[in-house]
Amino acid sequence: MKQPRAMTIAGSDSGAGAGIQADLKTFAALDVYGTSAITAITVQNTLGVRDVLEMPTTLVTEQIDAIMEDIGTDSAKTGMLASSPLIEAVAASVRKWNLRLVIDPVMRAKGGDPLLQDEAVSTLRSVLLPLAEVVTPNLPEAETLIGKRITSLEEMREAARIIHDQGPRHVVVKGGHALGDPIDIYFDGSHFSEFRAERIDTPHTHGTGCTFSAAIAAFLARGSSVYDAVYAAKQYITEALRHAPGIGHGHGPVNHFWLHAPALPAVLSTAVSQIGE
Ligand SMILES: Nc1ncnc2c1ncn2[C@@H]1O[C@H](COP(=O)(O)OP(=O)(O)O)[C@@H](O)[C@H]1O
Ligand SMILES: Cc1ncc(COP(=O)(O)OP(=O)(O)O)c(N)n1
Repeated sequence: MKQPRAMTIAGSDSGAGAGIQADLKTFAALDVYGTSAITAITVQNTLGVRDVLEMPTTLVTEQIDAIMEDIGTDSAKTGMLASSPLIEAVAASVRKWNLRLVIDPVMRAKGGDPLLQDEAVSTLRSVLLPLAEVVTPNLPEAETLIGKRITSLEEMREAARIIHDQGPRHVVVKGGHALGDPIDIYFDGSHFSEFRAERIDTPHTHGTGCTFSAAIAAFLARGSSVYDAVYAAKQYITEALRHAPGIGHGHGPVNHFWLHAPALPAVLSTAVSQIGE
């Protein structure tokens, strides 16, 4: 059977809790073959971002071309895009290869470090959003996209409607930054849905947005509808947070492989006994 494939176009996180590394782990955990086009290298750990090096636009274009000319993909997602020229280059590739795209409109890391230049927000809005199957802003990102504060579920719905008017076919306004149990608002252009989950009380929330959007791309690659992909991704991120391993001295990563944990000892003991034979 052909394995589903998904591509991440995003920044590298040396601490591996967010960015390309989180996306590839999510794809692997969901049995999807992951490929990557790196837009920037961040010097980062669970305490914050120390430095950023943007890739030349041609190198990003060439990475996507190399993947598509050989391996192909069933879906793609974007994360950190850093600047207007990188957004323009990625948009050209999305159009060239007709990629089925999930956009996580990454603007800042949890600690507040910028991952997108302020002047690039309008390029993101006008050039990339219209190419999206799904866009997944958190509350501060949704506020930036619509230019208004969001303080209630009703305002999250209004934000989803305004962002939908900017071009994406589906919008998920994520409620992780609000108080209480996180409620994500989904809008498909005519109907709203609410995806609710219990709030996991943990400091280890690094890379939640990357992981959530990568899971949506993975479920799309596996053939789910957009609604089902968002529903499944919500279950996946909730359990990944619940099983966070507590790595590092700050906001640690989630557990991308929580689905596999119970099976691991049995698989390993079988492998070890086979090696011994
Ligand atoms: N503490 C938490 N417990 C359960 N779900 C959470 C928690 N924090 C975030 N989420 C969920 O994780 C996903 C990513 O959300 P969010 O943290 O808002 O995005 P970002 O990482 O982009 O800031 C959303 O589905 C959100 O509801
Ligand atoms: C390289 C890189 N890309 C994206 C992010 C932001 O990830 P996100 O999932 O929004 O998680 P937090 O930054 O909120 O923990 C990042 N930090 N680095």
